[in-house]
Amino acid sequence: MKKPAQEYPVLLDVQDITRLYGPAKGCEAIDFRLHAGEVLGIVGESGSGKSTLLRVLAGLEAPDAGRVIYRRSSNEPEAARTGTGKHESGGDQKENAEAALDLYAIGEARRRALLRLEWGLVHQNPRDGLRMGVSAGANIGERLMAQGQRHYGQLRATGQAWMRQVELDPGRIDDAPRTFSGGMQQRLQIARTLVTRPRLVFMDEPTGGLDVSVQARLLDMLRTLVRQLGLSVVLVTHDLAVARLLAHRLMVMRHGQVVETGLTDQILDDPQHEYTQLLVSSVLTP
Ligand SMILES: Nc1ncnc2c1ncn2[C@@H]1O[C@H](COP(=O)(O)OP(=O)(O)OP(=O)(O)O)[C@@H](O)[C@H]1O
Repeated sequence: MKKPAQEYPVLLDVQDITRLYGPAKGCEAIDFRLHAGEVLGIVGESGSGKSTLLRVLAGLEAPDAGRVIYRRSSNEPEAARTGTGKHESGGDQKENAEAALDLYAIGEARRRALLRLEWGLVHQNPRDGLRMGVSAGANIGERLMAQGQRHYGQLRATGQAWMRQVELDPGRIDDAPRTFSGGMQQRLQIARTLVTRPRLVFMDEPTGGLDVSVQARLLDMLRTLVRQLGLSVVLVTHDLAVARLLAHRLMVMRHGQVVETGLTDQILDDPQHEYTQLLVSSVLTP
């Protein structure tokens, strides 16, 4: 994937994050910046600390040390992004005006509100991201409602449009996700997450656990959406093919630490660190 211009503003400023459950278990001294419009892939074998880091970045688990600073673009009107014409946080103009938020210095309620209103999280297992008992349409509409949209007809129309966008039959808008296949559930989770045009999206193995052919289609769709919406994404994957297709830049983790970082093509075509070389060659030689 083509590299975005690094002059875009920094969206996430990750400063020396450590979260350890034991020696080399978790993540340690992680430091990087994510620019607006950039897809950063975090790769590494199972247990290298990718998911731990993602949980810390997404505000779900406090680090032992370090800071996560979320920088909102101050010149971006909220209504233009969401189409709601309303402020997301119930008219809290002061919060919207704040350009930089220290994720673990703000209270838990505000962290949760961020995740619900400005960020998105795509889980590997769609059941973790969907409400299985309510309809597909209600799943897509929920985040819009949290942003203040109330018009039933509009919510339904948006729901159907998004179902089309993720290649689901809009005629099934009233069906519960549990009646969908795994691949369809994942597409629904993606629609539910992206419908509010989040500024920042976290994805944890979004194509994991699916059949290869289903994976390929989903990956293609994700790539299109990322481009069309100009999403900023932190993507965790152990699958280098997924990383190659989606990520502009990669961070390679091993035993909780970053061993190599760089542009995706550079890392995959000319890995410098011994561990990355092993990781890349193990994909090429089954
Ligand atoms: N809540 C927890 N309590 C104790 N240890 C944990 C906890 N969460 C993760 N770990 C340990 O931290 C290490 C890193 O786990 P993590 O899930 O972040 O790795 P990962 O790279 O995402 O692996 P996978 O791809 O298998 O999910 C592992 O050794 C794991 O057992």
